[in-house]
Amino acid sequence: ISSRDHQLPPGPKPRPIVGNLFELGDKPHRSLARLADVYGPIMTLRLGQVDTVVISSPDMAREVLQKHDAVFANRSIAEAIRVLSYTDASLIWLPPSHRWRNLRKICNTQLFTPQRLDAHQSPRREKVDELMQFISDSASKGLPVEIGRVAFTTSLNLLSRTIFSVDLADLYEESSQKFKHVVQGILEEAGKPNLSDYFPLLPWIDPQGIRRRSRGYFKQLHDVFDEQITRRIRSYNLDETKVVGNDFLDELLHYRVQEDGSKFDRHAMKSLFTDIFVAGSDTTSATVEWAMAELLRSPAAMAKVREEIVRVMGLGRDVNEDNIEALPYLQAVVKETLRLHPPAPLVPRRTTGATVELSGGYEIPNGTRVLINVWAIGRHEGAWKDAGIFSPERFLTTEVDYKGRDFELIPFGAGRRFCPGQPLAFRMVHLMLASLLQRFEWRLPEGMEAKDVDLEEKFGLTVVMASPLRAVAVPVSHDERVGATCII
Ligand code: HEM
Repeated sequence: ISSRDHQLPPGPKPRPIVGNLFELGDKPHRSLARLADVYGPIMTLRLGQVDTVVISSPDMAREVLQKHDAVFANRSIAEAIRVLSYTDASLIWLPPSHRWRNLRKICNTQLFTPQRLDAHQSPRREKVDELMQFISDSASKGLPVEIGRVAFTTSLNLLSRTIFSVDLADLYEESSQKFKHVVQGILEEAGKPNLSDYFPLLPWIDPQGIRRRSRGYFKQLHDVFDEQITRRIRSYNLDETKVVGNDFLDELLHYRVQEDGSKFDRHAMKSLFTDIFVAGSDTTSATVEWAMAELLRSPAAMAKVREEIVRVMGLGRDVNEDNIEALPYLQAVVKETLRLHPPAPLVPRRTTGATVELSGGYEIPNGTRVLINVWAIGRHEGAWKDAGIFSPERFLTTEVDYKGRDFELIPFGAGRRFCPGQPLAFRMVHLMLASLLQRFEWRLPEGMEAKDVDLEEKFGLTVVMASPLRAVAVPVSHDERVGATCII
């Protein structure tokens, strides 16, 4: 049955051939939010040749991600990443299947448990110390810091330390860092609007060359992973029970997925590592950059969050991941940042299994592309008072959290495809942010005022700041650090 025979939700009238493609503009999450004001919280757009259902309110999100979670649990796959059989083994892109469930199980039981994450706290703290050193060096030379750039490099290293116990990026030597360039390349290609995604006959032609370039980056990324895996297996020196790094790589090499005892194969491992770096690096660093931008625009919130960190931790003792729980205002700052600036504003899904009937009598056929507009939901006027205003205080008096249960705040998604990396992201974002705020006072470059911080967005696989945030760090003096006390 064609989708035309179903009672799809309403939407703007499509034009011949292109449909509603031009209505997306260069910031589709914003354009779609405006269209939702006209057509409602569930609407249909025809993007090129493909019907796409867009969800834009907390109530509708609950209906599709909770009530009909199983039906909405597939994803539509961007053509840019259909290379080197990556999507056949990827946790992010596999349809809900035995293989996908196995991958999630591995992540939830072997990688992202509190015990496993605790085990890698100190290598992560070392990487944050390096970041602090880099910022001190910039400060002593009077240079402003590009927050997003240094947070991205640090996020890559936080991840590579957790997975391989090695550094794959360098704060000081940008140009020699192949790994960073490759991850950035993938994020960039996958973030470009791709005609192949909207005209199902075009993928073969790859009109913009996106898949060709993307394949090159994937190949280089897989080479890096191959090298890490080979080196580790060699270091076991025939003793396969040996533990070398006590890291994710050891866990995976020792993990037996199949009931027949066969191991997690190399291709699956490379796909999972790709998932982790693609989904976990830019999202994390963008959150830190947006948080710093909002704080620099809001001196009262900046003063309050620094006061909390200094009061609780003192200045002489480093913040660790264990301390985050004792910093409620910092947590509120991060929640408010993710509400206003979710790094992945449009979560891609696809229906699977059967036609589903939703309230309002709409019928969504099997295989329909779906976008959850997480950005519009975070600013929904019915759910949030003064929705456009940055006010961390709102989270001091509510239990609303981003764990996928409160549908007005779903920057990590919800339902069975909820972000499995959320516990690690929580640690990385808070650790970086708390350390930046504890060690330095932050000012805007000469001649700039709070109101000049430009919150313009650049849309891609993740939404980042269009004008990268630059800020001047003023180290907190040694005397102040020694004089301060801590309460925990
Ligand atoms: C602030 C940081 C992050 C944000 C905002 C974020 C957001 C998201 C979102 C919105 C989804 C889609 C969820 C859905 O469909 O309901 C997702 C999926 C995913 N994320 Fe994250 N993420 C972050 C960090 C991470 C990290 C650090 C990792 C890994 C180390 C990670 C790994 C994944 C994976 C593997 C998936 C796919 C899960 C699946 O499809 O079953 N993410 N994330």
